[in-house]
Amino acid sequence: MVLSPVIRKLLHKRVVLASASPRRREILSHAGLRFEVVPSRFKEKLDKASFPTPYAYAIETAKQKALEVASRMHQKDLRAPDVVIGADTIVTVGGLILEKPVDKQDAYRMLSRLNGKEHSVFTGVAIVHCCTKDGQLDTEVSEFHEETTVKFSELSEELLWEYIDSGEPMDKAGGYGIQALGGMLVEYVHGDFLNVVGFPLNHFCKKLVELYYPPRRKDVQRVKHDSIPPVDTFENLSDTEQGSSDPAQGNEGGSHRRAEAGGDRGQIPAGSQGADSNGTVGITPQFPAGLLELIDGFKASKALFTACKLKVFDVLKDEAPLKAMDIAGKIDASVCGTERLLDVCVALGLLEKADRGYCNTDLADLHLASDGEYSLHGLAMHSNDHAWNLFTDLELAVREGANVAFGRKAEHPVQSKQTKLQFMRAMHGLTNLTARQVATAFDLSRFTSACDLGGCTGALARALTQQYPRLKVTVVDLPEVIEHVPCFQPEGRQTERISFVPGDFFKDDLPEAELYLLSRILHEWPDDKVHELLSRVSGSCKPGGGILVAETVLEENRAARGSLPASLNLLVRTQGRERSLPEYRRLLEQHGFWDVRLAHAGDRLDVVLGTRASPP
Ligand SMILES: Cc1cn([C@H]2C[C@H](O)[C@@H](COP(=O)(O)OP(=O)(O)OP(=O)(O)O)O2)c(=O)[nH]c1=O
Repeated sequence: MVLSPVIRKLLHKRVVLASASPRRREILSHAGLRFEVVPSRFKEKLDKASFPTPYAYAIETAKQKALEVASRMHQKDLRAPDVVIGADTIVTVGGLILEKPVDKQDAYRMLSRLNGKEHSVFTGVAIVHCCTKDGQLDTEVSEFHEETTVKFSELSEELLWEYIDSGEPMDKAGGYGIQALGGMLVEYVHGDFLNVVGFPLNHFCKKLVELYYPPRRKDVQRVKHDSIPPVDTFENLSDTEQGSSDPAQGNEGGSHRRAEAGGDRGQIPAGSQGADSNGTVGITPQFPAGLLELIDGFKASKALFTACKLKVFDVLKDEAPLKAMDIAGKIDASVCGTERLLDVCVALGLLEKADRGYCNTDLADLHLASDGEYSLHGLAMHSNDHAWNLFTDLELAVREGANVAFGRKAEHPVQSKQTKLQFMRAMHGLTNLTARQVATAFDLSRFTSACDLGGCTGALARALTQQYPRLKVTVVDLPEVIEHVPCFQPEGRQTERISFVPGDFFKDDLPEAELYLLSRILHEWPDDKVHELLSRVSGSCKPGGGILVAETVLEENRAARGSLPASLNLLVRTQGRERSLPEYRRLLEQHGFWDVRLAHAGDRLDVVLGTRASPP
């Protein structure tokens, strides 16, 4: 849904977020903005002393981040995006600028400075409009900053270290994340909360209004620029697509006139009024663009799946730019059909089109070509060939309240032979993208052996052994899964500290280990099976050992949108469900795991760690 027409203005542009911050991505995508993410390679090393204020430093860093991405994309594609957004968040206390801690000691120094005191969080934002003139990149930069005051409670050393050991501080300015565990350290916040999290959305919208709808003289009194205009003012703005600079589309009298009959184009969309045979004037509601986007959403997914299936992104990864005719030849498809599909992919931000032909965007190169560590091609193919069919049963599954497809079409996602490898590819790509975050969500260095139950291709095991040099990991999965594991071993990187054991974790003895891992396993099963599995793990785990569960943990107010499709997926596919932290805590405690803690491991994944208590 796009509430703000000013955000909608950007929907037709190619927008790039020059940031690796998952928080910024989340804030902007929840606001309905469509954009690509191209993290900036700009080294944040400007000389702080040369700036008159801390926010001038943050703004300049944001600007350099965005400009680096604009010029890199321009060099690569000979065409820059329309808009590049850069941001930089810093914390200031007692005249010092704090950025992200480099290690735990650094995090401790930062948090000790903030302890019991008020500090400021500044985010500098740069909005860079790009165009290409005679092959040269031309940019126009708009910038602003936002300040929020945050006060920390008095915190004990023990609490500070517990927080540091959670791993949360490491990628955050000032060494804390107010949106997660760090929220517990905070006594009060004055100002924009999202500014602390990394992106001042409210100020951003105001800036866009300023840029896209410069006030007409007549409007100066009407549009208050010290606040985001109320929604119906936005609607008015969106209705005059060419902006308010056209005095012919005058709009006198204020937004309350919207309900009045009359020929004021600034208030009511053109063509929205008409007299019926009785001469009564009706008003057509505003065009529901967001809703139509939802209705059409399946077409976009299917276009992506089809382009993946036809290996369009592989072809263009090998050779680009290519004309539609050449691509059609390589994928053995009709020219007219290929051209339409390619143009849709351009509109979806997956491809770029220039005079010399089509190219992949960075996003497609990285995630939609079938090779590469972070490829989601397998997931797209699994969604196309398997999930797509299951979702046709959604209505029935909702009516019955359970996975009607479960008994009818498949016993388990990896059971059908032709989908087995595809499912493994899907899980492999997805796990590669999140494994490091899962491995570092908690400090696991105290463990020397781990057992990953249902560990599939060993992607998580690899991230764990890379992170913890003393750790050995045994991956247990069904024999028909383990049989295909060699297809997924990255060349030359197989580590001797990982072993694969074929077995069924519901039936066979579990290998001995200090830490048991269950990544995206428990949500597949109903409570009785979860109890059965946890009781087996609990029986094998020695006191002081651990259990680490990686799942999307349901939480109020958090990324609900991201987890919704997943919860329906479970409804149509398995008998399982997503669970909340209290539910996981209860389940683990019932099986003798205490000190159950939660950490976030990215946009859609959380990690729950419990410690095995001594039997009474
Ligand atoms: C204070 C605070 C910061 N942060 C985050 C926001 C930013 O992501 C990060 C500050 O570092 P930044 O350098 O601003 O951003 P980044 O390195 O994460 O991403 P990029 O440079 O690619 O844009 O700290 C929180 O998530 N919560 C908080 O409470």
